[in-house]
Amino acid sequence: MLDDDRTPETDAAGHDAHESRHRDDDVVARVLGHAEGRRSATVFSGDQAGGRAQALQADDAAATGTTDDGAQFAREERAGLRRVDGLSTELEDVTEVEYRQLRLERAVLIGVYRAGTLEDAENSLHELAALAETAGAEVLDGVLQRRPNPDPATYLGRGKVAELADIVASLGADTVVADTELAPSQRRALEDAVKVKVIDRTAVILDIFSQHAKSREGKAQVELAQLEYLLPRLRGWGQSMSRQAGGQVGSSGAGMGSRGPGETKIELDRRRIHTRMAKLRRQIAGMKSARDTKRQERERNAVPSVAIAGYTNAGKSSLLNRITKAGVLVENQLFATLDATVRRTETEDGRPYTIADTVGFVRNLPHQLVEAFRSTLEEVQNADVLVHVVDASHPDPAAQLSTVRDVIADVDGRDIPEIVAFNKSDLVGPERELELRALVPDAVFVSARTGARVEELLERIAGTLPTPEVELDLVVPYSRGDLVSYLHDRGAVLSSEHIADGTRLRARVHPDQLGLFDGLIEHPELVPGFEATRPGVRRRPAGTPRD
Ligand SMILES: Nc1nc2c(ncn2[C@@H]2O[C@H](COP(=O)(O)OP(=O)(O)OP(=O)(O)O)[C@@H](O)[C@H]2O)c(=O)[nH]1
Ligand SMILES: [Mg+2]
Repeated sequence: MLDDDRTPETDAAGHDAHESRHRDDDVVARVLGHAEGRRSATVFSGDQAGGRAQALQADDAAATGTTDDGAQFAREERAGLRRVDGLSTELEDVTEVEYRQLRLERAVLIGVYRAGTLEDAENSLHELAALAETAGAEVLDGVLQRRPNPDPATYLGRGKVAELADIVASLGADTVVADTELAPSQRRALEDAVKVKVIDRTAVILDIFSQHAKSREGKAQVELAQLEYLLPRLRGWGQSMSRQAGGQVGSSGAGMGSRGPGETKIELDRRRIHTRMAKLRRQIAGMKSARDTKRQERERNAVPSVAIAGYTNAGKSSLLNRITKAGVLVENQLFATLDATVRRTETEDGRPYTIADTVGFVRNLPHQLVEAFRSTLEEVQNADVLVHVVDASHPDPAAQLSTVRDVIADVDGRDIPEIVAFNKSDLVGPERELELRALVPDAVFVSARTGARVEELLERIAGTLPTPEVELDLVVPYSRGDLVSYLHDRGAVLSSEHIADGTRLRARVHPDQLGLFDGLIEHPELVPGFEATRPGVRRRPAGTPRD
């Protein structure tokens, strides 16, 4: 197996690596701490926590020591690692410094790119920096290596790993973040070499999601994704542990007394994780049906829906706030929004519709999260119109567009009418606008911040919305035969019967026609859009039928 690449001599004491292993423990503890904080996780609570600690300690013993201490590596090829500009941060005030000292990790980012993809890799690394900062880290540096493929053992090539160890040591970093999803064995091999905690893009995104999830459903989805991520990594610990159980007594204090439970304990943990995951899946399914009911209600009321989709930080929530004054959280952070917010609003001419804010997308969104957020993305899947928000000031809007369209296609949203809105137009000049127009000719340019051209977007939405029919019951007096024939001509009569007071009809009409039937509708309060046609609120002259 992947994890058995350590040779016995590497198990000799090496306290630095041991240290890093403890910090690694912190990450796992933090991931699970969120779950524990919710008092909902049974996986590692109570004596389980002890079990996990033992597992990690046993792993410590297995992992302590490395083939080299880093300084032994040759320093050739130093120029081969490419620094990415603009990734250093300046601490601004004391509170920030204190905060960071308390909690922030000091990270160096690493990535691998093939020939010809440097720019893309740099953008991706900048994005990883934003992700790491959102997760609460300070990014000290970022380096890229050109390689046809990542090294299967250590991600970066061997020589580069040595350079990385130097960089990490000289900057005083305590974390390395790889712009990929590392195999468990790669992560460990890297840790052994650089002697600080190594995490990957997936772990960072999962960490942000777990910090930001607010609703019960969102929390459950994130926890599920985290456990899925953890499971194969747990197996890694189990393997080194059971191997460790056979010998190495006294090699390092950490391993002592913690080797007993071995594979059995891991099996137990794994079973408990599976149980917990099954429970979460059931819970999520339950919450989904509650949401389905709500949506069906909206659909039955024939209120069409708009979903705002787009890359993370594109300004989706800002736009929703601008349109509906919803007061949705807006942050210059990635994944500020994890829960779908649905608001009701209406077109200029009084047609109601719902508009939903959704979770942002990002390149290489961990597949565990795509799966977990599939139900949240149903807002997208079931929308009548998609407003696809793209940050016009982003260095690579084309990549954002295609990432988001891929996810939309993934949730079967390909056939939904899409309005592309380039947001943050206040930040870009006319040249950029021309470029973007070439990319999407019929896009709208808006600024959620200044409100510029938001009206135009609203018009586009109004024009794209399906015009819903409203179903209603009404009794038309025999003196108004004209209305009955009007209904037959312009609406749809579902049933009719003659009663003492007149003709009782169940009919379907366009909301704009409702004004004609003022006073004749049974339970008008149940008819959506009826309010808009009442005197005083009415937007069209009374009784003007639409042609
Ligand atoms: N200059 C400018 N900044 C904007 C505009 N719209 C949004 N922003 C900023 O962009 C950042 C992200 O905005 P959000 O509305 O939170 O973006 P989002 O797409 O909802 O992001 P997530 O929920 O994290 O996926 C915030 O700092 C906003 O203030 C705009 O039109 N112009
Ligand atoms: Mg948002």
